Amino acid sequence: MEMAAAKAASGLVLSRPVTFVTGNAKKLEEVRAILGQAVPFQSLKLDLPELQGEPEEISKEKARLAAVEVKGPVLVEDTCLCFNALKGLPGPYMKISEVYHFCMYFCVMILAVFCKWFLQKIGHEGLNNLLMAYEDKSAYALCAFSFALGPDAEPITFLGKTLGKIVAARGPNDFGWDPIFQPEGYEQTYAEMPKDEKNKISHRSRALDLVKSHFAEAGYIFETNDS
Ligand SMILES: O=P(O)(O)OP(=O)(O)OP(=O)(O)OC[C@H]1O[C@@H](n2cnc3c(O)ncnc32)[C@H](O)[C@@H]1O
Ligand SMILES: [Mg+2]
Repeated sequence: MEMAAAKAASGLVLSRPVTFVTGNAKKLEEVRAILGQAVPFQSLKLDLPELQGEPEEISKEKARLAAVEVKGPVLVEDTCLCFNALKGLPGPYMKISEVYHFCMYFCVMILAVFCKWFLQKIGHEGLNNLLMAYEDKSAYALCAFSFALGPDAEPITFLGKTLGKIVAARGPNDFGWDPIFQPEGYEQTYAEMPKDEKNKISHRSRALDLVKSHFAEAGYIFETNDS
């Protein structure tokens, strides 16, 4: 069998490396550290519009838009910080306290969708204040990676979740809400942890473990100029 045919028989041949599209340099840093050589990728700084919906849907839609821009295989990611205290929707007959609860729930749904904007506007203290009325400070970080082979392919999504709680800000303030998120079983916030420690247990690394498994199973072959 010819070399090219042999390669094609063992896995899907991609004419170029995956493009990881993000406008966030810190995210890119972590993705590089976690993926290593497991998935050959290049990065492209592009601020993609994020449509309203569940993180999985936002991420899928970002992948569709990115694949059209890049005209090739793309990987994108959407992350959100979710507060458990504000999860349950009130039933149809709301009491006064439930009206408050509903308003808070509404605020946090907006927060999840416009997290970047919200964080810029109200800061870490503001995010803490949102939970002031609740005893339950538990939260989780949810990460949704989506991979699309190209503009005509349906993206595949990989989710990663890390449980924790919201605390007063501690640690360096160089990546989003890291200073106010303390993962379960740890005394440090994400921001206080050494980077490689965060990268072992983070929402991002859990989602990327699934991405790595997918690439290992699919056996994609990346064509290079010399192949
Ligand atoms: O271009 P993209 O990849 O979308 O980059 P972004 O900065 O818009 O990222 P998201 O929409 O996924 O994230 C929304 C917010 O959450 C923040 N964020 C994402 N991952 C984080 C992490 O691991 N730790 C702390 N903050 C994070 C990020 O800085 C934004 O303020
Ligand atoms: Mg974004």
